Amino acid sequence: MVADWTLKEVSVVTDGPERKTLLKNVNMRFEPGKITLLVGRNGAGKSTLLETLAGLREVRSGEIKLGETPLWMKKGRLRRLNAPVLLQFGLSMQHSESQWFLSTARAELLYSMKPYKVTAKEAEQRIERAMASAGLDAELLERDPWTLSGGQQRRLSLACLLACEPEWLLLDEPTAGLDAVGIRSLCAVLEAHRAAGRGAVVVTHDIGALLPLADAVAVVEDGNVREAAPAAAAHAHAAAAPEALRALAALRGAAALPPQELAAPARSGGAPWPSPREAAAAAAEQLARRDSGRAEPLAAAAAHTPPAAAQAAAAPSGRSPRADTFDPRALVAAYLLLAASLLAQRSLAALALAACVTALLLMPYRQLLYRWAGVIRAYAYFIVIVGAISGIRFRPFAFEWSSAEPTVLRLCQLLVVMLLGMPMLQLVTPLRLQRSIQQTFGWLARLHIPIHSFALLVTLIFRFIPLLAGEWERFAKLAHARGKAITPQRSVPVRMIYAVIVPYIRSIVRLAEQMADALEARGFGLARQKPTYGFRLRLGKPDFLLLTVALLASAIELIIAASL
Ligand SMILES: Nc1ncnc2c1ncn2[C@@H]1O[C@H](COP(=O)(O)OP(=O)(O)OP(=O)(O)O)[C@@H](O)[C@H]1O
Repeated sequence: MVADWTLKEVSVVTDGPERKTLLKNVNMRFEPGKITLLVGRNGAGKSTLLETLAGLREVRSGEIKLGETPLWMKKGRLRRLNAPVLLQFGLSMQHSESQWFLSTARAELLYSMKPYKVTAKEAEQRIERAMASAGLDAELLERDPWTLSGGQQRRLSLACLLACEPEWLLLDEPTAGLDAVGIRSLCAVLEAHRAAGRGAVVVTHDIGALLPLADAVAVVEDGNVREAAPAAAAHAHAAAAPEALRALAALRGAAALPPQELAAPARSGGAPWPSPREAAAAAAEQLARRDSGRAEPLAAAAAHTPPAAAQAAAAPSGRSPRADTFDPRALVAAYLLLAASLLAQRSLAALALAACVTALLLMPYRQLLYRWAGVIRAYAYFIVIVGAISGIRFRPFAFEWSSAEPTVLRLCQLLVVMLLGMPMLQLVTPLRLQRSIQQTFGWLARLHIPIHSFALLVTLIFRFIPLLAGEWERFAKLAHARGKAITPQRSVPVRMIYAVIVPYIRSIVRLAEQMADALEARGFGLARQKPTYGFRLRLGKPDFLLLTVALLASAIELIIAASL
């Protein structure tokens, strides 16, 4: 029998120093034999809730159970996902069309079924059924999934779920990119799933297509489930309105519509939002009045920024240092000064003192170091291991600190210099870096030195670092979801690294290609074109202050080096 999902007081926060709360004390029950829609504004927390159900986000507090079985288990200090629970659901994440690990659609389907250990014969039958249900031609089985159209890839990702025949389907925006026929096939799949007594939780903005099918609707707002009701009652909730109509409802709320429109025609028991015809008429009227200076409220209301998000955007961040505080040239100069004086230290004691001086300087930016904690820890282990090996003497077998010390000193110097450089990556935007290289060394272009290309290259490398990290995180999630890994999502299990690494590299190459196309379309690389600059960097007070402090710190560190 299919069990129900329950969430009791579930809270989820982000990793890192900010500890942003994404879900707050969510209580919810999803029943089998029902299709539940999760609706709400952009950024409300719908995907987070779905990923939490699937164990892709660790809960800070509360409990998730499928029937009587908890999703998370504790073994000493370790938390692990419960494998039998993982096998009972299939998750399709947002952008499921770019999740491919293997070179043919058939291999992808087999990969998805791997954790279910089905026989080869059974697998073939399941593939046939899943392809038919997803409305895909069997001819596509031997194709590289990346060469399928966007909609076909979406269907293939659905087929991958169906082939596993899970009891629960967790779908994030499943209609995105599907044509009308595709949406009908999806609805048929969902109906058949429900008819078999199984359950589905679907995140969607496509209320028009899925509301008629749904049994229940839960409205997610600000990381909480604000309302969960049978689908019939949801018609009265604005968050269950199609996105465009919600914008119009917001226009009404912001009094951006003429008075006669504000008095909405009585919709006894119906939805409080206007019909598409009304929406079009009101929008046309607003456009016609644009010249009379009343367009601004329309734009503001149509953007329909949630009040909290709007306030957050308007308020100065206060907590995170801004990336435009310093001129990149001042930052680089300060870095070079401090790095040189750290590298001048000749003993571990002197280095420790000099590092303390540098640490004082970095105090205001310490939160920028948290995200590198993993790398720093790994490097610290590396120092210990290499130090231990370099101090070993064999005849007689012993450990000699005097042999290990120079190696440990060099490696520690590199660590401190690295620590110094890490916050810089977040205190400089790629564009400001590019501009600073162009301003400082632009004159070299007259000597036919390709300085603009060099500046662009450096900028691209800077842009690519966060992209690489983000893409790795996405593949780690995919590997967990598809491979049913029981470890917390932050780490990719060793057995999956091989499966993840090749598609990850492929994905990065594709991103690089897209970036190159975008640059070409903007005219980069055209011979003898004079670049146009949007702004000019100038050294300001914060830069002079930074340079003075760096000079002082560097002088102190050099005195330490000379005296110890
Ligand atoms: N790792 C993270 N670090 C910081 N904030 C995060 C993280 N993951 C999600 N968020 C934030 O949590 C909020 C909820 O995100 P989520 O993707 O769940 O929204 P959603 O309701 O699915 O939105 P959409 O309809 O746009 O897909 C957003 O404000 C998002 O920026």
